[in-house]
Amino acid sequence: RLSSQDCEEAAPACGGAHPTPLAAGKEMAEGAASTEERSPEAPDSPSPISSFFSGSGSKQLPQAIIIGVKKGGTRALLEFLRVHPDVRAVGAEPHFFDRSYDKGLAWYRDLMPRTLDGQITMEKTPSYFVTREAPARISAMSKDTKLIVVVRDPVTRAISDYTQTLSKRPDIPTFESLTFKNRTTGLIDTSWSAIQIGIYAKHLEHWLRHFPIRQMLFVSGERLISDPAGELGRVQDFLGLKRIITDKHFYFNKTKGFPCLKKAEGSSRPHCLGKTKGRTHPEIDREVVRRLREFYRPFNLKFYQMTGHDFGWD
Ligand SMILES: Nc1ncnc2c1ncn2[C@@H]1O[C@H](COP(=O)(O)OS(=O)(=O)O)[C@@H](OP(=O)(O)O)[C@H]1O
Repeated sequence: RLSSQDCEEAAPACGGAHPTPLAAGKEMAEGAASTEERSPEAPDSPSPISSFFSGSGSKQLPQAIIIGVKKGGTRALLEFLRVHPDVRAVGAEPHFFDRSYDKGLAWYRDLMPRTLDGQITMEKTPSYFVTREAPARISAMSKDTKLIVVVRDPVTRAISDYTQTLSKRPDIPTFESLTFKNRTTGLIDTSWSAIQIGIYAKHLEHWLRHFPIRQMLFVSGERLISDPAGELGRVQDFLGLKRIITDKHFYFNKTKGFPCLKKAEGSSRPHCLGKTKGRTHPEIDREVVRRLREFYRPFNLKFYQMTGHDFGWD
């Protein structure tokens, strides 16, 4: 059974090989398993209400997957979606299509919660978006799978990614030194995964060889914070769900600095995401940030063009 622990703590799903070392190099700065930490908002033990129903229904392969991006706001989106009575989701990241594919679809299905007719099964594993094998593998499971990508300004995303690694390995080099192959010439190290993950247009090209764009939804990570109900409205429409999650479900928690749920799934209490979500980022040299913005600009414009959506990062 998958626990909500991260892979460093040996969750069963994380035991397999990592097939695509997408961004080799600077491994020390990547974190041993660049994945989500154990987080209280990813409960796998069913609530009393869902336990009552757990004998009924059956386990299904997911019809919709949040495939990325790392540090985009994927946990927030999944936790918000779980409020919907027609959505059932696995709490921990299964990492099936990148790390455990050899375990087979029956193993994968067994991780899923039971669902009743009309309910959608979902999971989120943000590394799928940058895994070369993932599009073909997901399409082989079902070419009708709906894919959701939460995207965020690639520069803040990179800093967020670095901040996560820094929290696990405080001795890594500075963000500034990892960014450049050669600081004097300003040549950016695109092999550093923190940088590479943000070249969204490149990754998207691989998905579009296997899925039509109408089967993909791009959620703005920024709007998920500034207007969670608005983004959730788009997601519910995309999934063919009744718009049940509305602004009435959210409140802005001033201490946390983020929107939180008035009532989480299977609970009557307010719920914010855990401490690992919404970390304070280190201050990064302005010139380095400027250079990174300049680097990402053409890729961002391409991405806006491909998705038909200006995310406003430039
Ligand atoms: N409501 C709410 N509460 C807390 N945090 C929120 C929320 N909505 C979006 N976010 C942003 O989510 C960022 C983490 O993204 P992910 O969950 O995709 O990270 S991970 O890849 O699964 O580790 C996290 O990044 P950091 O701020 O860098 O910690 C948050 O900015």
